[in-house]
Amino acid sequence: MTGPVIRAEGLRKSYGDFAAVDGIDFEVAPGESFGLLGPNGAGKSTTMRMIGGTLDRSGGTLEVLGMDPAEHGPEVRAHLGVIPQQDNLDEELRVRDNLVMYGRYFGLPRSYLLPKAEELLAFAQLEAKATAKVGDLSGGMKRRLTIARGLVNGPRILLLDEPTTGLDPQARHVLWDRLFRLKEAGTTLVVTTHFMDEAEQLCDRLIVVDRGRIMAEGSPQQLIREHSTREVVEVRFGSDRNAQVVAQLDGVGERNEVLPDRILIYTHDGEGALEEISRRGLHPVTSLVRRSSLEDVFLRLTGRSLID
Ligand SMILES: Nc1ncnc2c1ncn2[C@@H]1O[C@H](COP(=O)(O)OP(=O)(O)OP(=O)(O)O)[C@@H](O)[C@H]1O
Repeated sequence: MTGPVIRAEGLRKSYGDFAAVDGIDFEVAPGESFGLLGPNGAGKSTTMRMIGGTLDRSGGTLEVLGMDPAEHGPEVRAHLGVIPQQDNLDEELRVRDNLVMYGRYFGLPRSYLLPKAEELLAFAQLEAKATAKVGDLSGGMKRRLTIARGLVNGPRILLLDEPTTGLDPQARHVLWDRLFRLKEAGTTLVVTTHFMDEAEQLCDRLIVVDRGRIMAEGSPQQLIREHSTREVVEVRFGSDRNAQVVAQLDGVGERNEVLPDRILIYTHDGEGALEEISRRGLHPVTSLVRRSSLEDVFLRLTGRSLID
């Protein structure tokens, strides 16, 4: 297949008068790692469920591998791996049996499933836990098992809804590494996330969504280049002083944003901006220079932060 594996045009989902997904257009190419980045309630899970054929759309067109998931749910799902936001592993079963039993739901034969389960245990780095109870696994291990289970049917597209929410930093890195390997092996990944670092790590291209609409589209680097400066200086003057001091920072960078706890100064030269602040006789309690991120892009586009 050379065309897109997913194509949405004017895709919409309404609940009464409320549009959870409000007419969005996007395409996902084969082998691409595509992201939907947006805050809670942006409409990401709703979009994923329409792709997976478990939620009917209210309008627009949607094609997954050339088929309409609303009409060809089982055929579409045979080629998808779906990783929901919450792990829904079978706690009664051991680790390996979770893989084998899930494969049975797809009608896959034991002769395929037994070696496949071993391959997936190795992929998920869970060989040593093959006979452990699911309840005895750490959060990161459960998440890796859920992903391994979603791969049991050898899907062409893996849908991952908030894959690392609730995991500690080390467990997130292990998981990103596993997903990177899948991508290298040619699996198309569609990832929803409200973590800008996850979007930057995993996605070749992404749409920034807010309130059911697409605010911007591009690679993480393109989006940062188009909507932010190279560096950001974060200064704190104490929460009650930030709003007063900001007027004195006019012209230090290209623009400033005042957040409840700090001021962000957007500039191409962070160290130079810090020197200018000091020349103006201002002494922040803390200051740091960092590079711009997708969080800055989101703030620029919506005036709000990705994390509530
Ligand atoms: N069955 C429903 N009835 C009414 N409103 C709904 C329903 N399901 C979702 N919504 C609303 O649709 C909006 C989008 O929800 P969705 O779960 O897609 O957001 P999200 O971007 O995935 O965020 P999260 O990460 O919190 O799930 C939210 O405002 C949500 O409250």
